[in-house]
Amino acid sequence: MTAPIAVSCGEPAGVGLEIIEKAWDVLKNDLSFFLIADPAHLPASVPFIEIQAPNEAAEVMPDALPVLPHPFFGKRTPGIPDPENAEGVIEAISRATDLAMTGEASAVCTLPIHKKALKDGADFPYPGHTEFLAYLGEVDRVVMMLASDQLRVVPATIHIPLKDVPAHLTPDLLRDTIRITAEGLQSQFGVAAPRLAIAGLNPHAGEGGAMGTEDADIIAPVLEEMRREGYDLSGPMPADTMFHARARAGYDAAICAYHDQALIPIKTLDFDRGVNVTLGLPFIRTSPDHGTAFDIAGQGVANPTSTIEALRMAWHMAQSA
Ligand SMILES: NC(=O)C1=CN([C@@H]2O[C@H](COP(=O)(O)OP(=O)(O)OC[C@H]3O[C@@H](n4cnc5c(N)ncnc54)[C@H](O)[C@@H]3O)[C@@H](O)[C@H]2O)C=CC1
Ligand SMILES: NCC(=O)COP(=O)(O)O
Repeated sequence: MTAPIAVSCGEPAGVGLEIIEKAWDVLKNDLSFFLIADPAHLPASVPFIEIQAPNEAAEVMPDALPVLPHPFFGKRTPGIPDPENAEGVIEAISRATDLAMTGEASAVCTLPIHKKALKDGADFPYPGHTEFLAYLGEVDRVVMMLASDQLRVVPATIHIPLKDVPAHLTPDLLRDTIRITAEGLQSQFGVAAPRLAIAGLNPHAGEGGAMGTEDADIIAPVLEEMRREGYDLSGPMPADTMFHARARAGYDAAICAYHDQALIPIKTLDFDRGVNVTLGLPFIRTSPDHGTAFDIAGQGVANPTSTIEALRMAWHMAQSA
């Protein structure tokens, strides 16, 4: 039997606890998961049952949201993060990861964190889950992929300022990103022979050096080298013309130079159904593609579809592992 998915609660002031309740209601007869959270934070509307261990989740799931209790120091006020809760948010992610590493959970699904709230409240040194999970999973390099039925994108550089992107876009980073993406498509998405499109950094992919040199000097040589190793790679491609429908039919994932180059197309095409998946970890991790949405937290209007898709994807990957 597939072990349940461990869901970390994320920022209690965000929409995570609302959407996990809605996700539970949709998925309660299809798969099993448990939420690591402070029961005192759960909205009054949530029918939940506290469990003591992950293996109790499957039995509880059809009747109530299974919650593995994790006490926090602060209260929950929708829209207003309490710095006292920052430690608890981080610990919930670590606990979910530990359970996935021991096999008590089949996967980790993370609800959104507020990065600045964690930095302010707990001096969290990581810019996001992705980098923290790489540390917990003891791997040097992971890949962030955002995936939906319409598009899969990978930002090669992730949570760094735009001005630092050219210096971070090294041949080593590109090689690792291509390799991990291709392996992840094969092992986690069932794509036997992955076709990857690699975006250029500059307008028109540099246009022969007229608009920047990184495309020809850094990206193209890596692609040539890796094509000789058997990878199916196109590019460096002008990023402005690689996301329309006909272009998308030509590849299984687009590797982009930086965060917004990758995330703008997928969030424009499919904000509600995009899933954030980390490739290269020793366990499965998915997440909704959106953040804490403080502006609508507590109103009950947050759309749970991305979280539902994230849980379905994690379950499917766990069953095929
Ligand atoms: N996986 C994670 O932990 C992620 C965390 N974040 C963090 O979230 C915080 C807020 O980021 P923002 O850039 O404001 O992005 P956001 O995704 O929280 O919000 C952007 C806009 O989308 C709307 N929105 C978001 N989720 C929605 C949903 N489920 N249903 C309906 N509308 C929704 C919001 O109301 C807002 O108008 C930041 O600290 C960011 O770093 C952002 C993305 C992912
Ligand atoms: N924009 C995507 C994002 O910020 C999610 O990052 P992570 O917390 O999953 O690393």
